[in-house]
Amino acid sequence: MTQKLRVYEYARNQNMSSKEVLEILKRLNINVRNHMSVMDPDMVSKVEAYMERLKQKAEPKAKASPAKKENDRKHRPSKGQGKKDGQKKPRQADTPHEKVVPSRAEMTASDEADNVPKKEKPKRKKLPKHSEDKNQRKEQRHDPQGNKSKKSKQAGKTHKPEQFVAAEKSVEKITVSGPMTVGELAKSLKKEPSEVIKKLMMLGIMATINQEVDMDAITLIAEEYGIEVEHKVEVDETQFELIEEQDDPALLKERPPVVTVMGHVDHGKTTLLDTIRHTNVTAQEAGGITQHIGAYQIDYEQKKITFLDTPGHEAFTTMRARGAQVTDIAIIVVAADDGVMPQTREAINHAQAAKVPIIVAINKMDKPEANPEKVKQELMELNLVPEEWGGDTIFVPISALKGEGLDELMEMVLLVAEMEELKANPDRLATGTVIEAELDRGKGPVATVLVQNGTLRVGDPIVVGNTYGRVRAMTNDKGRRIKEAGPSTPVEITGLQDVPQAGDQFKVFEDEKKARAIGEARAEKQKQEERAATSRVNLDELFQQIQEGDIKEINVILKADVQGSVEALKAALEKIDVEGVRVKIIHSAVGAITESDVTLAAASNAIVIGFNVRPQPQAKQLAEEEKVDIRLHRIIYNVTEEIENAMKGMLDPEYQEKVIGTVEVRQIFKVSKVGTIAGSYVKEGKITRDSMVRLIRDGVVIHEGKINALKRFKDDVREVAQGYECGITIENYNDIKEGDVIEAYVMEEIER
Ligand SMILES: Nc1nc2c(ncn2[C@@H]2O[C@H](COP(=O)(O)OP(=O)(O)OP(=O)(O)O)[C@@H](O)[C@H]2O)c(=O)[nH]1
Repeated sequence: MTQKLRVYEYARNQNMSSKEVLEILKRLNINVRNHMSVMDPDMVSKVEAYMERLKQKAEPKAKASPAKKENDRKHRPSKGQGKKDGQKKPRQADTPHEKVVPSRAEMTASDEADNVPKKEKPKRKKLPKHSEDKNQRKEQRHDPQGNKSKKSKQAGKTHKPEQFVAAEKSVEKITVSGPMTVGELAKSLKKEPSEVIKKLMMLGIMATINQEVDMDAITLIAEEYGIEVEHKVEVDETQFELIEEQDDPALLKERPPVVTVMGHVDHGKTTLLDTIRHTNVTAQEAGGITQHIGAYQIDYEQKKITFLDTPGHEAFTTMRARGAQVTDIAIIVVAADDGVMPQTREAINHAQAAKVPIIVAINKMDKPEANPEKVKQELMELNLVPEEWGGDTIFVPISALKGEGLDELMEMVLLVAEMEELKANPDRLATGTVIEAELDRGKGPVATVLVQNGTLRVGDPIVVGNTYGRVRAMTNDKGRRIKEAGPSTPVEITGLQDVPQAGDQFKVFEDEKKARAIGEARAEKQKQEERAATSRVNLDELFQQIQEGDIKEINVILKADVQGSVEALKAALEKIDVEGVRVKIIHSAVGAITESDVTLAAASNAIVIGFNVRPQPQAKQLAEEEKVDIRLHRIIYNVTEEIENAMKGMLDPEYQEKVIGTVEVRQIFKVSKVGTIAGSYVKEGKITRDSMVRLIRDGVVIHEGKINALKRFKDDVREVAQGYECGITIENYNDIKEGDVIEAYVMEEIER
């Protein structure tokens, strides 16, 4: 078998990044799709010729004498010698293994270099200016961000003295955002605390150095000194998730990718995560106790990869519903002997809705019945097309059980990470997200957090979700106490006042007082918000939201009893277009409406449509909590009509169904002439003689109709309440089974 050379492999051989090689190919007008594309020998030689040309262009810039250049050329083909020679040579690219063409900026600089020497020569005598020019160019050539970093360095230099001068001057104005202690006030006024205490006493305020004084007192004291007080309107730091702090690009450093593994039940997620974890434990760590903290980090070829170890696809549902995006890459595990299953689809939809790149791991390749081609075929229908069939999805065949193919999988993860250019600034106060949290009897609230930017340190004052504290201890995934954790590192922390929730975001503040104030303000706000209903997309308000321009697309999650209905509904809904606003089906499947559907809906601001299916009880409850709009129908036309009318602002149903009770069928009696009597128990609400009923089996509506008779013992009754047993017959329907659920509902007029 001939080995195909892919862009990323070539890049790696050349010690370049895939981006660089792609950039060169683009400049050579060679059309390749991406880093997975195969490079034929002709392409390789063109790229090499290009690099050679670049080097030659760059060469006259160096002060090498013609003799020396000749010397260099002779040596170039040999890698080993090239290195040795490098010491004697001027600093410039010499072998293809050095970074010759790191970026467009650099390439432009190098291209321009073509003209430079000719123009430059006559100018040689103007030394000062010339040398500056040259330095700048050099900087540009060797570091793509050279200009910027240089600027920022210079800025840094000039800034410091300025600040210093300001500190020496007496204070003319102070900025105050709230009460402060006498000590803090004295410090900001640049006065002795004793002096401030005396002045306060004269104002009739007895305060010690650590006591807080209010804004009025602060203003009076400042006035005494002739110092102006500026009341700072604080940026609402309580909503820190919404504040996007821009980092200076020069300060950004590469960070490890954060990977989530998803897939259908039993396809091997847990096995894969375990095998990765165990095969990548370094010798010195092997002795340590590996503890479960919901995430772990491995080292692979001198790079780190963080894996979220949360069950199912929580990282995408619960966390996204809380506004957190933690995953950089999703590995979708599909068993080669089973193929694409409902949860595979669901996982893909989750990853796509979150716009996270997907790598497919075809697992259980060791099994004789493994059929990877079938998996690829099935995934193609979901728009995940392997590279060899012209797509750009990475497929890696593996055996999680035997640990086969995992190296390639890790390599692909790093490759995607490289393409995504994941970066963070380690030199700032940390921010990130809670992965898991619980109350530990001994340690108090314990939270596993993922640091996403900055560095988290022991002792840091921190706000986490609606609670706060000071990081008392930090433990890494190997169970070791650590003092600091940089970007993409998962750590367990203690020291919080309360237990936060998975998906909560955290932020470190400069001082504990501020962290406390913000934490408390957030807790209070949450309480208020819980009282007021949150607004998710709601069909009744859809028109208004469209009018206000808030909505361009209506996200819909579609659940139906059979695949045929799913397809028909999808087609019908996608056809709807009301003044440019369209319906987007973000997930569709056969079966009851599950909790996961509701969380996805909450995270994506979607409406759930159930066609001949019902929500599971937990899903129903969650939908109420999360204010997710679930619409249940049994006629396709009604579904499209309802959505269309809502979009046009014409949603005006006169009646609305109201479920009044849920009844469980516990025993079946077949009586000739009467038919099937369902011996039932009212689990929730009540059932009335005149209510309509829906017969549900495994979450699917199998019949809808009227009650024929409702009895307690032998007597006909008008209604039966929760906790009581009864006998029910349904008009013209006998196929009732034990375990069925009867939903009783009435049609209610809607108040306008
Ligand atoms: N032959 C073979 N069996 C595997 C492989 N990977 C996993 N299994 C087996 O498949 C079964 C399910 O694997 P799990 O790792 O528990 O699957 P999962 O996707 O985590 O399942 P849930 O946690 O239930 O969602 C176990 O019996 C594994 O031993 C594999 O590569 N080859």
